[in-house]
Amino acid sequence: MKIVVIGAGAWGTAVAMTAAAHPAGHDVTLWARDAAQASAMQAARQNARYLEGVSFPPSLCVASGDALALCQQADLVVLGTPMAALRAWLTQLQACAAPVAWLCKGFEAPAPDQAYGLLGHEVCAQVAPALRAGVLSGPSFAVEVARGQPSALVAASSDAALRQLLVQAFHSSALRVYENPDVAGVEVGGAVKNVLAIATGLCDGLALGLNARAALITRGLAEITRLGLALGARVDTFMGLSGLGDLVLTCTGDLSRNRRVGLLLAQGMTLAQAVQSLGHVAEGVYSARTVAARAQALGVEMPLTQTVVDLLDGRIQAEAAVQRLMGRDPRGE
Ligand SMILES: NC(=O)c1ccc[n+]([C@@H]2O[C@H](COP(=O)([O-])OP(=O)(O)OC[C@H]3O[C@@H](n4cnc5c(N)ncnc54)[C@H](O)[C@@H]3O)[C@@H](O)[C@H]2O)c1
Ligand SMILES: O=P(O)(O)OC[C@H](O)CO
Repeated sequence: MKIVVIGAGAWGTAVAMTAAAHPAGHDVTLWARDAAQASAMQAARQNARYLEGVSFPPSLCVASGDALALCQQADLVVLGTPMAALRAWLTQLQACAAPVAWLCKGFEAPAPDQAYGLLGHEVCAQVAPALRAGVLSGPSFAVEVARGQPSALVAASSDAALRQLLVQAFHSSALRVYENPDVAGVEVGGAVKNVLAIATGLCDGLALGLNARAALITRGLAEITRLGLALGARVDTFMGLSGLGDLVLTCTGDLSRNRRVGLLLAQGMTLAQAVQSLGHVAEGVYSARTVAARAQALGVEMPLTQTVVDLLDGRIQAEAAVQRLMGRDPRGE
């Protein structure tokens, strides 16, 4: 299979490496927008900026320049950019016949005249409705996947043939790829867990304890599920890899950039300082407000998410946030 991966950050690179190492012998090109970065990666056979010390499989090719020309020759295009770049890429890729799967997890930032932003599949329905499209999600720190450590992902699309194509592209003895037709559920899980990982980082950074962390993750899953159901998702999806699985990984794993934002805020850094010190995208920072706005528009209660938004926007301090959450009226689980 001829596979083009657009975006050479940590995750795009790890996914391209996985496809290139696949026993089926896929022909894989990793496309970077920065020509100098592409040449450096091709020469060093590693992505020193985002995945230092992990060597590329010999067959992986790194390119820059005319991405559309490459995509026009592909059997599968994978978008490894942050959420903020998804709309522009999907708009361009309408010109290609190849199906497209994106890797980003988040809600788009709202347009100036909109109250909230959209999930990837909603963006795609707006700008490229005829495109065969899907999403690859699930609990997956890039460096572990790049090293070939055992991992499992979900290929979500309403197009069964595309789900199968994603399995053929990536499923191997190191990476299990499960299919799920519930794109909304998979995308809600992937987006909202980032917001809750910021909360859990804060909780742990403030040494609130293991009980608090377990409560946060569990009540966070309830928030994810409520929002997902209001957006037409299936409840089972939230018990799966892109729901509970990714929530647990991101909230508890110190490799998470979103969790690290929370830990850094707990140390007293401002949001701007925390984001700058990461050097990677932390989608929860950009999605939190839109998740809360979307929930409000749908009449869905998301007190943890709203508290993260108030903390990020500086409307509340950590101690008051804990008091607010612990002071809520009792209710049924
Ligand atoms: N890193 C992970 O472990 C991981 C795992 C699963 C999902 N994700 C998701 O994948 C997405 C990308 O994350 P990442 O970790 O690779 O980010 P990153 O910060 O490591 O890298 C982002 C990359 O995207 C590139 N980029 C930005 N705008 C672009 C554009 N318009 N066109 C082409 N390239 C562009 C940047 O140059 C950079 O190389 C995020 O939505 C993230 O939530 C990440
Ligand atoms: O590093 P994070 O917080 O963006 O999380 C990475 C992946 O989404 C985990 O599945």
